[in-house]
Amino acid sequence: MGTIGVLGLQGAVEEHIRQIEALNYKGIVIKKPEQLDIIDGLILPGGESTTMRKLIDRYGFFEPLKQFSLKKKPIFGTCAGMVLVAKSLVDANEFHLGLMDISVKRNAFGRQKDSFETNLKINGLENPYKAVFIRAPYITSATEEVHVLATYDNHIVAAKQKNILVSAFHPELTADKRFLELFTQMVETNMNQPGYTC
Ligand SMILES: NC(=O)CC[C@H](N)C(=O)O
Repeated sequence: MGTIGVLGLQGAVEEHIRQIEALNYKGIVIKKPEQLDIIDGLILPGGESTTMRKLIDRYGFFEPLKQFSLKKKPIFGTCAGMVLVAKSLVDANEFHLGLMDISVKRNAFGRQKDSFETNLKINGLENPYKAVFIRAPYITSATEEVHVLATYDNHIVAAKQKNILVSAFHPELTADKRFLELFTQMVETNMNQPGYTC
């Protein structure tokens, strides 16, 4: 059984922990960089990306998070977490962690659709998935290495590149655990690599 951490600086942390545990993984809230050494996968939750970035710097998480990704450990960025991993941000000069070859627009769905639910077709899931969007970003462009998993209104809202999975929506707010399972499968596959050490 693997251990999945949720970056616990700000945002929707406990909801993720409950879902992780419902899938029989150990879930821990990550408050210190050293804790990254004892987990097999990491979730960057929804919240406010600018605030989260400030706290990442304040608590010395910036380099350790980059190292975590360099070790090819799976990372799942939801909503603000997707903003944090992007290599480029529309309407901003600087990106944050720059781990994934995507360009992301923050609060992209505008006022009318500030928050909404919709049934999405997601690659790899057989039946539609009810996705909850809250002041959500979307991906405006991605390189060929990025696999698009879902679109809404012609915009990319879920994608994967190597060890990084992102969603513009909040899987922790629905009872349907299938999207999180896409992530636990990545964690499982990585743990089964020969010579894997946490
Ligand atoms: N629900 C969310 O995580 C919103 C993300 C937020 N709009 C941001 O850009 O950080």
